[in-house]
Amino acid sequence: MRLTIENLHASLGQTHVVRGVSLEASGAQFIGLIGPNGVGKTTLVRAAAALIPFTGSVELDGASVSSMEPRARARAIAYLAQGAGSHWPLEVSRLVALGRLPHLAPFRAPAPEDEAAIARAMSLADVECFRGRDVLTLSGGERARVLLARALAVEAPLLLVDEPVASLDPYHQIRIMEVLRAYADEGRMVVAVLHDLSLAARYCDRLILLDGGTVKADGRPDEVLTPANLEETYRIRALTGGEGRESYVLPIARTDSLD
Ligand SMILES: Nc1ncnc2c1ncn2[C@@H]1O[C@H](COP(=O)(O)OP(=O)(O)OP(=O)(O)O)[C@@H](O)[C@H]1O
Repeated sequence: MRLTIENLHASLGQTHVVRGVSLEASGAQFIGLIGPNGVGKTTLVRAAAALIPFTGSVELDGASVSSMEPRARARAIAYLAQGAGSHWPLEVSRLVALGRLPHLAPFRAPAPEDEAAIARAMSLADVECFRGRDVLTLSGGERARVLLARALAVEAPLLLVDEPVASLDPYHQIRIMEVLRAYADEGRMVVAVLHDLSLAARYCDRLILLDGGTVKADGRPDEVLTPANLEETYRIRALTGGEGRESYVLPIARTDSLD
């Protein structure tokens, strides 16, 4: 699967948020989308999934996401929204099963392959123990894993996840990053909005650093997480080191002053 974004612009209200983003990516890649608060990461991801209006183009294997038939698009792109919640008292297993809706013919019960995908997703997100629980009774981190399971259950070639580990404990942060890594290693593409730069450095093949709605840097984690980029975009100084799965980026100071 090939994702091609060309000259994407998107506005929210009167604010021109994403200002001419172009990028190419193909399957079997785990891409981290990083950058300070408010630079347009969520807006870019939502535009890529054709959830908000934009100008420019987003194509999956040459087909425009804007003109895809909605069910085909829902099979091709799975999306986990930032801080996604649930307002309905729904049993966890039924919520995860909603991820298979784009695969089901109208009024058809889930087929064995749908049941298998649901079971796989629940196991990967470590939520089998909640299967019979009402999702509204779960803690924030538990609910986040259930919603991730729903996105995994789609088994889409492109998985877009917005801050998937933000509310998770360290064990589940590592576990979910491993799951996303494995998802990409199976030949699919994962784009994850991340604020944890150490996790981004450890698990992603490629980081795209957004600043002011444009791509400030795009490359391997060590190429992107440079002292100059961290200072110019995040206004921080960080201790960096380690290698591979043991890389770390530890913010230690601001580089601006309060006045
Ligand atoms: N309806 C709106 N009208 C005007 N501006 C908006 C609207 N909604 C969002 N914005 C602004 O658009 C900018 C981009 O928001 P977006 O959610 O894409 O940022 P982000 O990079 O994902 O940030 P974060 O890391 O904080 O989640 C922000 O500055 C936000 O305040």
